[in-house]
Amino acid sequence: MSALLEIDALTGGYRDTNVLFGLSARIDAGSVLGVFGRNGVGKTTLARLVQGSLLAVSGDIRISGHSVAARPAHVRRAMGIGYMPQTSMVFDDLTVRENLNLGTNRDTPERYFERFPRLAERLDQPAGTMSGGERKILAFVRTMIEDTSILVLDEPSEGVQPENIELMADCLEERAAAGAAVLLCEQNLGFLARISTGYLGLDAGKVVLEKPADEVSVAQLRSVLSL
Ligand SMILES: Nc1ncnc2c1ncn2[C@@H]1O[C@H](COP(=O)(O)OP(=O)(O)OP(=O)(O)O)[C@@H](O)[C@H]1O
Repeated sequence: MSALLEIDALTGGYRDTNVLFGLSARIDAGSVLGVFGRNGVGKTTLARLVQGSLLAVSGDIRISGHSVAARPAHVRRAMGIGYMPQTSMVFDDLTVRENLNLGTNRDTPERYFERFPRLAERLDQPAGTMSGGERKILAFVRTMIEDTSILVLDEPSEGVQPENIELMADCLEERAAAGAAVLLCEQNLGFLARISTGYLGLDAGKVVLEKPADEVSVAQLRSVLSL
């Protein structure tokens, strides 16, 4: 059976500089693939190639068996790919409420206000006036509520305080349990270890570790970060 998201021998990067070389992975519905590695190994590039803001040089990306490697980002979005970028993840001039109501949502934001009450307090405030961590939470909740089945998140925990990272993990677990496939690019091993069902460790644009979560020790994860 085809996975919800399949990445097949993917090579790509920026103009004439390739960053990823022949990377393959699959994520089934209900699974969280934790992608990790040192700064500059290609995590963001992978997220952008899957989301469609970068186009692959070769290889394929399939959603439920349908190739999307040549398709633009808006088509991939319509086919179910949600994306939380590492930076520029909210519209600073729009209010929190306007940011949350963009696009097509599967869920109402109110469901998340108990966990993240700061959003409810700031609904009418421009997103650009919030702190970096608060904007991350806003972008995260927006990604959670969108009508998507594949979630691509690029360092969602960066700059977020530990108790809110725990709450993010709860939200992602719920979305996965409801059938989403999650591609989670992260440096925070504690966060990754909490929710990943499998790992993809990268170094210099290539896969150096690929294992189900129950077959990997923390020491093995750390060793990838010290390559
Ligand atoms: N716009 C760009 N143009 C050219 N090269 C880029 C561009 N963005 C990133 N790169 C290069 O691509 C490589 C991989 O970068 P990428 O951002 O994918 O790494 P990363 O694993 O996400 O790093 P980090 O953990 O620091 O976010 C780096 O060598 C980087 O310099």
